[in-house]
Amino acid sequence: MADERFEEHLRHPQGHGAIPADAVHASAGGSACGDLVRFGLTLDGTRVTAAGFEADGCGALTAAASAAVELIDGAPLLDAARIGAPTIAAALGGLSTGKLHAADLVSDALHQALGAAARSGAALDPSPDRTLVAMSGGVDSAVAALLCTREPGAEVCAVTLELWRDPENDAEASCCSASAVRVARGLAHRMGLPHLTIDLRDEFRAGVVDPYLADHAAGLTPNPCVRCNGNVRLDAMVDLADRLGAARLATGHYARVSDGLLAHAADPAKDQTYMLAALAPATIARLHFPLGELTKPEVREIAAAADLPVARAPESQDLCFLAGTGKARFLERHGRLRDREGAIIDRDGRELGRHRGHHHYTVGQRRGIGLSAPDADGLPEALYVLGTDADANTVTVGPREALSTTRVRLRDLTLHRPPEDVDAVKLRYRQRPLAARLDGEDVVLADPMDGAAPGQAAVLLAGEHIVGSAWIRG
Ligand SMILES: Nc1ncnc2c1ncn2[C@@H]1O[C@H](COP(=O)(O)OP(=O)(O)OP(=O)(O)O)[C@@H](O)[C@H]1O
Repeated sequence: MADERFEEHLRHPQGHGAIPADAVHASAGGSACGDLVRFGLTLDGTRVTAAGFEADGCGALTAAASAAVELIDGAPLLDAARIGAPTIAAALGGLSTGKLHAADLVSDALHQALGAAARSGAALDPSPDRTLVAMSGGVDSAVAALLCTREPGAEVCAVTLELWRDPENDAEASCCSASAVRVARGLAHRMGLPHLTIDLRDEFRAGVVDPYLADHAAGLTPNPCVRCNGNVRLDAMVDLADRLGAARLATGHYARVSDGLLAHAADPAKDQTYMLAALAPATIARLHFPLGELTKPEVREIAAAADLPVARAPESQDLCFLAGTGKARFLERHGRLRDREGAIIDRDGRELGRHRGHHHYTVGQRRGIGLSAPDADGLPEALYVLGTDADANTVTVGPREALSTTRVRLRDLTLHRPPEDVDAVKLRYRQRPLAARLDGEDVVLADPMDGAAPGQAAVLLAGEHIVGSAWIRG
């Protein structure tokens, strides 16, 4: 027999069909699971002033949404952001495992509505002790959040961005499964933190995925993570931090800040400054990297000691939006970049073989060419991609020595220190710094390297500091 609180919410649902006219709203669920809830609320800057919902599905969905309306009506924004599925279920006298799904969906919609309302209308008094922490649902950001909570006097609030949803390749995005957003929210609530969800899918598509597709079409080797960190997600979260009166934005990146610049993380194997190099100094000034002095095993130990369920979560390997799908399939589905046969040529333009589309090849690549050429002694010599031409759809190959260069041309150079301070460069994410100097818009390497791929970021260093960034020119 259902608890009488459940029955009461079912009989007299609070806010049912009463989404305020000026409300910010969000939906969760959909055709895949048969339950759909739309939640709307208004905010007066710091407090929820009204809330309502529409539900299409089982009775538990209506009861859960009604309980959520009752819980948040009039509540301060950050208190409302502490309400998750367990609180909603408790307000209904407990829910069976089957019905918990309803509380999860309501919580998904509620937190997105809270995030959207906060983004456009929150105005909390600034506090030097308040930190907004960016939680992805992974172990690094969970430990970053935990370390923030351990600072004396700290007030911590968490945010998760929804960046991408693709029914084909993201099983997690099914409305019936635990998505990364839900995992992050569960972790935040477990630590007693308010949590907001921000739907940043349009900005991510426009600022990261579209340029990634366009770069491939133009024959470049893009690095979407540099764009994402530099122009999309951190900027959005710093804006939210302003709205929430938070002095800092903490993330789980392995990086440090010193003298107002990014500096290498203590763990060179995990250093992520390359991905952050396009950040503006004003953004860097707001960032806090609790993991900057730690190694990954130390982070996992902290997570295990605190019994965080993500302590042993696997490392993310791929670009987030490629998870579960191949790059070729992604380029075809989202960028209409289909296989298109063309010529593999040598440096003199002689055709050596055929390829299946220039966009499958990257400067420096050896595998997948399927050709070798005889060397001076007539022995087969491996061939490397020297360049691609998107217009002619050709791939130029040659021996490894032909890749060797000491001068790399850059574009869109941004520097935060005088050019003569630059003493090294990184031309790929997992590359050790190469001794170098700037010469106008070119970088000149002290020792030759094998081919820099046009489209990748060039990160300019002065000692351990990141002093600028640019794109490698085609
Ligand atoms: N969707 C997201 N929402 C909020 N913050 C995010 C999101 N994705 C990444 N971040 C932040 O950026 C940091 C670095 O992201 P990255 O994608 O490199 O993840 P990671 O190193 O695997 O970290 P984690 O273990 O926290 O997932 C994260 O630790 C987190 O603070």
